Amino acid sequence: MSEKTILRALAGERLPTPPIWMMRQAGRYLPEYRATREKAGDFLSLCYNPELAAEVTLQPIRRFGFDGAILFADILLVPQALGADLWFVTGEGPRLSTVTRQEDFDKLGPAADVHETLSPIYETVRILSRALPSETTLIGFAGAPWTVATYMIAGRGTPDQGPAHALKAENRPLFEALLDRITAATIEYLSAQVEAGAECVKLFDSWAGSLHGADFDAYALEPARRIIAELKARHPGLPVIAFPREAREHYIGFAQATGADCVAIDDSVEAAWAAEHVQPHACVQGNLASRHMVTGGADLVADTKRIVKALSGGPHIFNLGHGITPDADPANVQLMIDTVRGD
Ligand SMILES: Cc1c2[nH]c(c1CCC(=O)O)Cc1[nH]c(c(CCC(=O)O)c1C)Cc1[nH]c(c(CCC(=O)O)c1C)Cc1[nH]c(c(C)c1CCC(=O)O)C2
Repeated sequence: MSEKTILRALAGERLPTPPIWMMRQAGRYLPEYRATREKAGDFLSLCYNPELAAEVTLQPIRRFGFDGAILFADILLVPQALGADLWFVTGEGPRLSTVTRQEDFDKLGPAADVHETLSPIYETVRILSRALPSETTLIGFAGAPWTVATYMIAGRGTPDQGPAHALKAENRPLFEALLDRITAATIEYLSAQVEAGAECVKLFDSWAGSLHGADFDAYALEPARRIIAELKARHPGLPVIAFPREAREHYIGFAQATGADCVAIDDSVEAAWAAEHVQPHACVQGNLASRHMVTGGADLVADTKRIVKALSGGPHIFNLGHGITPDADPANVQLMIDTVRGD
């Protein structure tokens, strides 16, 4: 039996203590991350520097002994590998050249060519698969097509994904062609991560919650189903985690119809609801509100225990409902871990 508890939970095993990792576990709340980031220069230079990217991936493993290590990279490297310009404005977030017209789309490269730009990321994965403790699972990742498209169409993050919804309404063939290109590139990228040593992969659909009805099925569920089916055809037995954030009742459909082994849930649904409706079909991950990593105390302990208890009847990986924020206190992360592990 594998000593990697995350792989066991992903295979459907109910463990006495759920394995733990945290979204954005390598990040600005850690002084050692800030020091390495300083050394690398900007954020993208850190992503494309295999030694330093591996170093920041390992930092939270050394400090907290998480059961999973997530590759340090970003979902927006795929648009960059397709030919979009990408840069990060400090304190504001990402900026990209936009894709709103056919001529913008025509400038993008083919999916098969993304490896040229992304090969340093595969080197980071290879370094990590040698360096990680034997009990730690190496998690690869990519953004889901809808979420990546929202950044490519708007050229930045948007509160309501308005520009992407507008392109979908005004030029659906172009919108769908863009989603298809991202889908194909994502399969290439994740497949190469697995060949380099990633033991499972996670698909981040951070903006899935702004899709409704038939759009949710066509642009969140169906691309995930296609990506997962192709990855599993190329890599039989590969476990996949899907995170359609704020999917509400659609979390059930994700567990039933995409082939995902695990569905990550945000903190807007109840863990007890997920235990009843999602966990019978897939491992459940997530749910603790990220703000507890800032505020700590008795509320953190109570909510952590509530989630562990609610999901104790089936396969469960403990995690936050979304990424940890830069203002979090590492002491609260330790308190969460001690609470889950009962130390
Ligand atoms: C939407 C999205 C992005 N990136 C990602 C998502 C999906 C998950 C989510 O919803 O949070 C995913 C991501 N981004 C990063 C990781 C690394 C692995 C991890 O530790 O989780 C992962 C898995 C590093 C990062 N990606 C980013 C940072 C901060 C960069 C810095 O060091 O300045 C990190 C550690 C930058 C980033 N990257 C992105 C934005 C909007 C920003 C700016 C916002 C911010 O500053 O937090 C795009």
